[in-house]
Amino acid sequence: MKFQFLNTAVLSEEIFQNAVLRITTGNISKKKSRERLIEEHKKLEYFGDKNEYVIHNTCSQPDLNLNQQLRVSIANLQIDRMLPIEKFLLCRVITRFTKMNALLTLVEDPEGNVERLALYNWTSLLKDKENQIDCLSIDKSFLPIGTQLIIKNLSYKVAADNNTIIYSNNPEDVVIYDHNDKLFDDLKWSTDLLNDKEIKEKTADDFYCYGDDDFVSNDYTAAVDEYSNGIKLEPQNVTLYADRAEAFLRLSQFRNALDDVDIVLKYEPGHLKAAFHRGKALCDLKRYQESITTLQDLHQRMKIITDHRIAPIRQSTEQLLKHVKILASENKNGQYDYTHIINEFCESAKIRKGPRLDHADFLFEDIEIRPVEGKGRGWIAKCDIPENTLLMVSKAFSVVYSHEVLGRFMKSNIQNNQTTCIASSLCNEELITRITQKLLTEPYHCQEVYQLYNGLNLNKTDKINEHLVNVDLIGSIVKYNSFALDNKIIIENVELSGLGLWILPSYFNHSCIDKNVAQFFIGDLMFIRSLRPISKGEELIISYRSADSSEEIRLRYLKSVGIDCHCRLCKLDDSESPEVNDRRIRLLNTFEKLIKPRILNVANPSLIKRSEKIVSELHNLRKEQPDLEFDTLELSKILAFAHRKNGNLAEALSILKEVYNIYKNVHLQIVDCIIFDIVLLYIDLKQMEEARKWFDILLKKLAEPILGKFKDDEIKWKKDAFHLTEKIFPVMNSIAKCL
Ligand SMILES: C[S@@+](CC[C@H](N)C(=O)[O-])C[C@H]1O[C@@H](n2cnc3c(N)ncnc32)[C@H](O)[C@@H]1O
Repeated sequence: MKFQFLNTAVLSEEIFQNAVLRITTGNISKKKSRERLIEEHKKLEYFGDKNEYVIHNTCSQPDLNLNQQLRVSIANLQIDRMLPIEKFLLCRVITRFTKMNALLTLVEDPEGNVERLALYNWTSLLKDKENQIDCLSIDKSFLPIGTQLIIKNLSYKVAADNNTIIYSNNPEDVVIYDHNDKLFDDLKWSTDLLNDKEIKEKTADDFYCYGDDDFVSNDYTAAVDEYSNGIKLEPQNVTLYADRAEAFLRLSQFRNALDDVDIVLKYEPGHLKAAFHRGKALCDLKRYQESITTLQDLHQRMKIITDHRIAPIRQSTEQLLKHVKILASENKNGQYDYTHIINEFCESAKIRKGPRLDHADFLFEDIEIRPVEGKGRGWIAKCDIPENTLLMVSKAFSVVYSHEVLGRFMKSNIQNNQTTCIASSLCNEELITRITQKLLTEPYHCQEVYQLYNGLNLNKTDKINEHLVNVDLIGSIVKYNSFALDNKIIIENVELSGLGLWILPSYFNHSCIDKNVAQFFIGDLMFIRSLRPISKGEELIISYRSADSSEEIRLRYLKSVGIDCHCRLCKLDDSESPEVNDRRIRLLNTFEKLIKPRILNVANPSLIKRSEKIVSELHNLRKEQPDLEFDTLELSKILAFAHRKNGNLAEALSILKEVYNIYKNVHLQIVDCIIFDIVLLYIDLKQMEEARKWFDILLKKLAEPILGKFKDDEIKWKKDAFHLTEKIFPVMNSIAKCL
């Protein structure tokens, strides 16, 4: 199911801005060094709002009558306290202003403390240039670096990104200090006094040690900074490159790591660790054959070395080589060991961070992306494709699990729509953040991401700069292409839901009812298989929204992503009169509000009768196309439940089997639940032969989308299928014991 944006402009703007703040400042609340703050602020310039704004000129500055005794420094500011009215902060601008929802910059005080400053209510959108002669535009000349400011009535807060920030809401509280005033002439700014010599006295070795300290304390970003400082001083220091490569690997910056190890190997071809890291970087860049060659070569070289100290690297090389060979085979032949992957998933799901599985992508060679009339691009079959063929396995470009943003405890308690909305908007914000972060550190991914549909209707002349990270664009791409991650495998009673971006699966178009391929998730891996035989030239289509979700929700969603769907279901919906539609809505409301809450508790015969009448009338409203009538699916299931509760097992069975026969080819999740109920009913009726038959149907329904059809070894297939399904439906195990 594709993700649905919550669809309010304000919310999406907030999501966007929060995402940006978090990208630029990291998520950790700790006092940062001056250098780190400056570096983070520089990144903000990527994201600044590009509209033209004007600043209302604050010419009418009050007379300065400031007593030096009333000056406070940044270190004296107290969180969540307004500055007392008579006090003021003297500071100077040290970075360029960026326009977000406020004007943002960094300031320092004379003592050398640095903090972020947000100025609110300074701007308005530039609509009429000619009538705005009194105003300044925000550009490089706006309050340039070095401008001294006196700020009164400020407040000091912890912002959405968990880091501190100085806020000023009223432009009149900010005075641009004129140097001619001579008021603070005696004041010495500590950064002016900072002795450049002191910095220059540091050696590459010093930076190497600082880098190692950071590395050991798992602060790989800081380690990269320190090694880079060392490299500036000694551009041929192989050790610094080798260690920086390792830090890059830990940060998943594989291209940077590869660049560094290549430099090391150029100067020192026998550097074993660098060769090992080269194999690792190539593997992570999905260049499996090159990785295998590098590691095999390293392995050969190590055979003739007798020094026992290389034992750990020899062992790691052997392990990595074995792993890369598995990935290469997955990638080439689409051969995945599902049992192993599911076990890996279950293991990694236990750690706090959601599972990210280390497996290769696969693409069936006889499908391709081509233009599709009225839909942009889509996947097309280049040859006839049999049912249940594995077409694609795709690892998420980026994924966010709900519990990573909500906390596992809250996640397992999500029950109502409101908390689900909070989860989805937080996941959305976090996904934009993570993708942006990834593109900032690995800009070579921009091209594949920016080629995805963005809904922005850009002119040909508005060419997207593929070298610039554009968070607006990323937000739109996430809106149209992200998939809700519904891992059907349940671990410790927690369903792992979330949101992610998968590159190649993003080219599948949608149909509400006639999908011919379906996706299945294990962790962040998406598996896609054909649901039926597909002919050469046919488009491969998934369903962004399940056909049995309410018509209103389905249509609202399709509209939000600009899809004018012409599937059989949408055509039928369109052709029905408003009266028929109203009648259906009324019947469903009656059931939902008046019958369902009661019948689930007490299956009284009059409620059963009323439900039967509603089901029958709903059937009638679509009697010409019974296979497109989805409204009674849940109702029938509840009705069968009520009959079963009353001991009328035969009636319950008859209702469920009728539903199954109508919908068995439609691929809806609720159909699996119906089969499950049928198995239970046969067990209740002690008809074990039938129960086993239906259990096998369920096993196939659940396992085939991922394992494919069994080919030759039915016993092995069934064993794997059972292993898989007992993870999806833990109760399968206890049922199997009854059979
Ligand atoms: C995830 S993208 C699918 C790939 C897209 N067609 C492309 O060219 O990249 C989703 C967008 O494709 C288009 N699309 C998907 N299914 C469609 C359909 N059934 N009818 C019309 N447009 C569709 C819509 O513009 C939708 O927002």
